[in-house]
Amino acid sequence: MELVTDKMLTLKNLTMDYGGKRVLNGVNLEVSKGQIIGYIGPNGAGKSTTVKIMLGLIENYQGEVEIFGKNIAAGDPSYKKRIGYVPENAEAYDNLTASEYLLFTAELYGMDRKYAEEKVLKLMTEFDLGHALHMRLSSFSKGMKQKVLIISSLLHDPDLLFLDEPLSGLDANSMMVIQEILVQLAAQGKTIFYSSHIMDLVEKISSRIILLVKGEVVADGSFQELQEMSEEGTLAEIFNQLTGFTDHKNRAEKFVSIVQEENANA
Ligand SMILES: Nc1ncnc2c1ncn2[C@@H]1O[C@H](COP(=O)(O)OP(=O)(O)OP(=O)(O)O)[C@@H](O)[C@H]1O
Repeated sequence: MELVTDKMLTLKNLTMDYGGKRVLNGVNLEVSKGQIIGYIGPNGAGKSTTVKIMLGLIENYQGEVEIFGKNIAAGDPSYKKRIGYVPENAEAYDNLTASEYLLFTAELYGMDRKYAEEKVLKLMTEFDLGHALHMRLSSFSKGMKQKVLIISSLLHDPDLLFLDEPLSGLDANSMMVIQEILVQLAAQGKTIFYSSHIMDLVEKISSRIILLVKGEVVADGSFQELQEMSEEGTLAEIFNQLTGFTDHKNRAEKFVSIVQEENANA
């Protein structure tokens, strides 16, 4: 029996160590249907690790992960059919054509082959990639590849979407289309977990922003709520402030001075 719940995602005291180093330190989180979560944090904060755990790609964590109201450690992988994922990169599939890659994904999600073929063609055409259906991904530009990854994450109309830097490499027009797609999907009750370093996009699109620093949640709220917690205006400025980063000028000066150092041994 399907559990009827508005809770799409719950993390309880999620903790993860890599070779004795703690990378997630007791993350607690509850995400409801229809939310767009902006999951942000400095490089190495643990964002991708969190997402990989939720996708079932990493198992040796501590704490609990519930997706669609069920603990994923219970061994029932059926939740994976209701989730979509745009990975940071998918170079492993470069030798496949777009069509082969997308139909392979469709098969993993248990989609009917004929229905999937038609849907792939329609979605590729909508992204102006109809002509590239049978080209190898290795010959695609970065933005073209990114569009294929976005299509692959949405082919099976998932209820929960994990996006890792989904707009990287996309031109301004394509970015607007994809942002609008995400907003429309959320309005229809889909839940989106959006991890990115592009702060103005996160600010614009997220209904809730979670800031992770050194494996711990240090801020969790709407953009307006985050603004109230800090003195600064834009999300990028709030990010700098909440991560205690105030010396970008000094760091840049030092870097430039090293670049320009004369060779004392010459
Ligand atoms: N397979 C691994 N083996 C060992 N350490 C790892 C592994 N994967 C990640 N880590 C470590 O875990 C920490 C968190 O990494 P993670 O990729 O989750 O960060 P992130 O917040 O996604 O960073 P970024 O913004 O740079 O993508 C880092 O210190 C990283 O070195």
